[in-house]
Amino acid sequence: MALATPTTPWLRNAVLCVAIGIAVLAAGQLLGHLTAGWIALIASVPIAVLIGAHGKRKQMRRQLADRLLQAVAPRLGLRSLDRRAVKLTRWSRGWPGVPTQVVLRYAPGLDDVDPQWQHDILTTTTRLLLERYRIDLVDHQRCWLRLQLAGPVEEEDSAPAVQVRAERTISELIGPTASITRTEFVDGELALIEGHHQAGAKIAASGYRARIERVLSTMLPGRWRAHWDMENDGFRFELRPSFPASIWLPVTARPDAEAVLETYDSLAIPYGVDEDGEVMVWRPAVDPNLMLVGSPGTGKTVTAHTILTQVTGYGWPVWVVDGKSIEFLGFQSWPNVQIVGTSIEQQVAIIHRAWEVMERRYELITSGQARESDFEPLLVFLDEWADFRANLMSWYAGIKVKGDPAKPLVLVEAGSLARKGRTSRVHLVFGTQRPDAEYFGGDMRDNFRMRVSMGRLSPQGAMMMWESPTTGTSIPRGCRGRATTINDDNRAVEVQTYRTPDPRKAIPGSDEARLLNQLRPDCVVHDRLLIVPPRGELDIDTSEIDEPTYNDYATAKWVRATDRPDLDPVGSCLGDHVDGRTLASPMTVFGLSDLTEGSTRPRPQLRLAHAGAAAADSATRPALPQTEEEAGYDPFEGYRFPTSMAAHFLSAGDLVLVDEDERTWGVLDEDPTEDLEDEGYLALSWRSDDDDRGVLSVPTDHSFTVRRPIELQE
Ligand SMILES: Nc1ncnc2c1ncn2[C@@H]1O[C@H](COP(=O)(O)OP(=O)(O)OP(=O)(O)O)[C@@H](O)[C@H]1O
Repeated sequence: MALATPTTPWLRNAVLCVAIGIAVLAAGQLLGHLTAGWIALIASVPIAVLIGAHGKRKQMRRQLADRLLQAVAPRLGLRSLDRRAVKLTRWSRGWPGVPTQVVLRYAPGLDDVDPQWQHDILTTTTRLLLERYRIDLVDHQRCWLRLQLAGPVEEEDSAPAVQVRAERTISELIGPTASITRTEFVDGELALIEGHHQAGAKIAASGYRARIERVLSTMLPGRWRAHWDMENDGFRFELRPSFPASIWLPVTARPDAEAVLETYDSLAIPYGVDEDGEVMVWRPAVDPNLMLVGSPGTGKTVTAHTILTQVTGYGWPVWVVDGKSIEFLGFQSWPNVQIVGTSIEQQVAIIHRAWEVMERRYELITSGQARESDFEPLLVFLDEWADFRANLMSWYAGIKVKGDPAKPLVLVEAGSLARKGRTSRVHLVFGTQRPDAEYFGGDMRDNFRMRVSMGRLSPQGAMMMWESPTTGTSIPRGCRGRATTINDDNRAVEVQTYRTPDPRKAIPGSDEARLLNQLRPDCVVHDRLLIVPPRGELDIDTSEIDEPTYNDYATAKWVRATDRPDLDPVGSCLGDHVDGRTLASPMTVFGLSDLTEGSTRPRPQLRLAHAGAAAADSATRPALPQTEEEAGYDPFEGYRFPTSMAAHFLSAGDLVLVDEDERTWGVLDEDPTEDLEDEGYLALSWRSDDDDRGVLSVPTDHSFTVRRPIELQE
């Protein structure tokens, strides 16, 4: 639709006016009235200026009305552009002035009470006339509406760039019917966008809704989430709340440890909170096994301790296979922890005995002597499985005798526990450093439906854990205890896991020690147990000692700790007189120190001069910025060497140098998306190790320094 250009006679009229003045002057000269002629000419000039200005202003006002007509015509339902449909009246003074009243005629049949329609008309008028209007009157019968000037669009009212970007993105994604009704800023940051739409059919597809959420998160700074009001065609996008750096395990009312069978079915063990503070729980009766995956230092052991301290309070016996041998030492004397296996021999025995318990319980069911509800639950921690497995294989190679299977039986037994544990109420908490095809292949995946991946995952690991190459791949590594897990809606969510102190490390009298005292169950229902190491037997034929076999270790005898204090590791810690530092020094380890067993020789003092120099040195040395080692992790671990790469080759999970000057690296939390605001540009949403985040909009061929994640099976 186009409008015919109106004639603009103001210039012609002005020239005509001066021409008349000149003609009057000429006539006055001929007729001898020269003075009158001059007066007429002089008077004609300001009159010409007035005529010209008036005409020019009228032309400008008409052009403005035409532009408004063209902009609102589709919303007014006009088939052709008709100047009578838009009337700008009651102009304020000025050049060309402001119409204080706008009258618009619309086609009959339009839904003129639709707030969206009215909002669109107002928005378009405000955009064109650069003033704010309000609807003064809608004449439904004669199909016209009147807008009144509501005041100028003040500078602070104009939407900040991020809001404009958000509006464009939303209208691009949802369609032209999307209209924003409310925005909210927190500390200068856009935090909430609310509105409605008429694209119900499009939005009904959950995949499309997920895409909108993803693209919005890429286009706007911060991580966004969407809430859809499907009934009323409404939407709310909000910035995801941030997590606290650390949350100590809350102390709750002490459960009744004697009522272990009664509480079994409803038991829910809290282990962290999501971004809304919603508590995440593990329900062993529903999901019998829990899998904890995370590289070193991500908080896997602390989460295992969180589980342990709580289940023991409910009277569950706990057995621990501690693949690293030192992670659960502090819990050796914790009430209801029956055994902590720190050597490979003990660990093999624990898994075998747990398997025996399970098998025995199956027999009791089949013989009709017991029902599932009679079984006291048993929780077995298989921590640092990869370490355990490696130790096991090398130990087994040395101990295996003729007739033993190629692989240690304990591996099969552990798999069997994962599969069949539920019925016999033998549960597993399985901890390992990275997801592995071994635990996720076949039906194993179903045996570990309850999973927590601690810290950042590689895209390949994310695929294994969460069947999505992006879930959990941008967890900031500076945030210990941050994890991904499944919530009650079966959705993978980011959580901050609870922090539980390690009794071995808690300093007496500290807050951590006090918290442990509050968490410590006051009812010991299960005695501590010890494994009696098998002894070699004398072979009468050869007169040689036959070393114990794999089977001897797996079936070694168990006794109560009180019956064999000589074997009990609890209480047999360092003597008072020899400090740990001396015992741990390489000189002692290599047998080069004077320290003999039971010696009271103190640790040698540093020579004074040396000590003084060291003190002076540390006093004058400026504090170094925190190095990567001090930060507790290598920021590039798990990533390849840096390469240069164009933006359009990047993908989610890549570690990108997002700020060359500040040397800021950020991991892409989504694949680059076409920037809906700038054609030919890509939007890159990144998140750093300190949980800083941002969006970069760059040409598709913009080059970045990139480290790609190392694939798992290399
Ligand atoms: N939930 C948490 N909140 C805050 N800090 C935590 C949390 N969990 C762990 N940390 C911190 O991270 C450190 C390492 O945690 P943890 O020992 O559990 O890691 P890990 O994954 O088991 O590593 P490793 O395999 O090396 O033992 C802890 O000493 C603690 O300082």
